[in-house]
Amino acid sequence: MTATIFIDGAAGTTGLEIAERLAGRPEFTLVTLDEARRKDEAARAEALNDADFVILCLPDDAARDAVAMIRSERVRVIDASSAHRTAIGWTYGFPEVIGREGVASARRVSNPGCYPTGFIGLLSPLVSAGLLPKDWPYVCHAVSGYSGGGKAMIAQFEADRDVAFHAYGLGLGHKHVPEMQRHVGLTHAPLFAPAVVPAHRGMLVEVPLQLAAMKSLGTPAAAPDALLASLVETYRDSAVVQVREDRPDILQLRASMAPVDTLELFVFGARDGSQARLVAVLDNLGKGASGAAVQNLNLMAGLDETAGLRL
Ligand SMILES: NC(=O)C1=CN([C@@H]2O[C@H](COP(=O)(O)OP(=O)(O)OC[C@H]3O[C@@H](n4cnc5c(N)ncnc54)[C@H](OP(=O)(O)O)[C@@H]3O)[C@@H](O)[C@H]2O)C=CC1
Ligand SMILES: CC(=O)N[C@@H](CCC(=O)OP(=O)(O)O)C(=O)O
Repeated sequence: MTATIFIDGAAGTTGLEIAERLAGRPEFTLVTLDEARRKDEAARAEALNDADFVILCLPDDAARDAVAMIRSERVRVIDASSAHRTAIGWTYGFPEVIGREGVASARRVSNPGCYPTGFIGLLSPLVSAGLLPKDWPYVCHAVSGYSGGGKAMIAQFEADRDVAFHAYGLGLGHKHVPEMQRHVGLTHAPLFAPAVVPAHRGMLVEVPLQLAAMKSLGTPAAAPDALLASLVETYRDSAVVQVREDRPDILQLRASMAPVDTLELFVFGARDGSQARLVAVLDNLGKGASGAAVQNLNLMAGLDETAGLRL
């Protein structure tokens, strides 16, 4: 028996990439609304209530409206937007961090944001293990490809080829900060400094650590090798989250990056162990969005979590 999947927002950047990953999978039947009906409320309401699984690839307000339109108890939801990432009654769809069983049995799953996937993937296990403090004012720098901003930002970057670096979130209070704080369990909101570069996809998320300063203030601060060993152990069973034990001199984001659903984690450490740089490399449309949605769908449908993924 196949499960029916309705992608609301299927014509958008995330929706299209989910459909690509599901194409040719006999376990699922994809329900789509044609161009004329894809924003028609009655047509959407019918599709939202008839499907076994609904995947929301919509702006936040439209995602909230879509959830309110679902009357059937049977329908299970994966929301790619940031509307429900800290909402009560929603499971945070990061199976390697919250546990696969939690996602597999959930009726409402909120996909993590692309940047938080890197930040939480790096820090959550280390803070939980007591190797790094909960109450440190962490900083997160990140660069993303422009598809991270959806159709509008793709059009903007493709129209203006002269942008070399686009720093934003300068007013602080980026919408990803609450989920970054909540799902690592931090006392203080991290200071988040995102930027966009003229590459279609891909991202690099970094958490710099002043380990010697942490220690001098009496907080836990394990050595870089111990941080790496802990990440290796945490993600030992995952084909998606890959902890890299090498320390390359350079990490590049290539403008020609092919779609990929892995999350690669690195730990760089100063020779004397006084400082470290935790770095995550991922595809904002892979583990950052569409790949994560398909992984969560696989788990919720009782299938191999990696089916259809690009690993
Ligand atoms: N892009 C990324 O890397 C990531 C995106 N996300 C999140 O996923 C969601 C989708 O993002 P993304 O695909 O990038 O955005 P896009 O703008 O590329 O796509 C959104 C789609 O939703 C459609 N839409 C908007 N309002 C409605 C509505 N009321 N009813 C039906 N369809 C509607 C849009 O229609 P139209 O085509 O007419 O504009 C568009 O096709 C967002 O919440 C985003 O924040 C999450 C992680 C990463
Ligand atoms: C480059 C860019 O604009 N990125 C988006 C985040 C993309 C993402 O993770 O999506 P959500 O909006 O669903 O969290 C931003 O900073 O708002």
